[in-house]
Amino acid sequence: MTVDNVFKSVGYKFISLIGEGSFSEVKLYSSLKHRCNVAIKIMDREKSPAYFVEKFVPRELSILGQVNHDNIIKMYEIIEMPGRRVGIVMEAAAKDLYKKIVEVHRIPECQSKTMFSQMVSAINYLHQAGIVHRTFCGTLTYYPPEIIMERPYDPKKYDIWSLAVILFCMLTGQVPFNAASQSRLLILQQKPLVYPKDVAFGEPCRELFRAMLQYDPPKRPTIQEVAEHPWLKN
Ligand SMILES: Nc1ncnc2c1ncn2[C@@H]1O[C@H](COP(=O)(O)OP(=O)(O)OP(=O)(O)O)[C@@H](O)[C@H]1O
Repeated sequence: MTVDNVFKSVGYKFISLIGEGSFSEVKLYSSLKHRCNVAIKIMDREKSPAYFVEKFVPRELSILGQVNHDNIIKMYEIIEMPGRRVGIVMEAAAKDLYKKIVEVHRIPECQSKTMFSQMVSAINYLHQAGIVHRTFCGTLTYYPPEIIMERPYDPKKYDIWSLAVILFCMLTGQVPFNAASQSRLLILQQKPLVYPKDVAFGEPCRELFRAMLQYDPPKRPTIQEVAEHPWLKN
């Protein structure tokens, strides 16, 4: 029985492929039961490395099962399938942020602020629950200096750095520090941030970036402090 037929037998009708992760694919299905479209992440335990199956997947499922926040995707059910495959049925997100930035190039400040507030609210909720995100993005240019240098790190301060990088990408369509080598990236991360000349940045926004992109992790604000920052309050 194909994966799509397994899901059809329990009420999910295939619509389209959304995307692929390292060891999984995510597809869009319609659901009468949930009266909406759902995203199902399909993982094949046979084809995935042991650390992923034994550590990452149970951890991701346990976290998704515990959390309940308006800005965090909800998990509806887990479907075990023949051949050690598993389907995680989730709320379908409207659009991948990365794809949106590629499409519109820059997200206007007002809209960026609304979206960033939602991310900060979700991360604030997770940090208070003792959960950290850590893997917002996969490439080197998103990593804080302590990760590039492979030093012991505070995962909450790692999240603060990554959030700032994402906000910069939303507002400018480019990463704040761009270098091909690790050593060059570390040099740039220690210098004042360079803003593109054709985007207007007010002082509250610049101050927020200065704080969140502090090279020294303890100097970065907590997520609660970010939530209360004047740029987000106005
Ligand atoms: N609930 C969802 N709604 C809409 N799109 C989703 C949903 N979950 C994942 N996606 C999209 O599907 C793609 C693959 O996601 P997936 O979670 O499998 O991998 P990933 O987190 O991108 O990478 P990795 O497996 O390396 O952690 C991504 O482009 C992601 O945006």
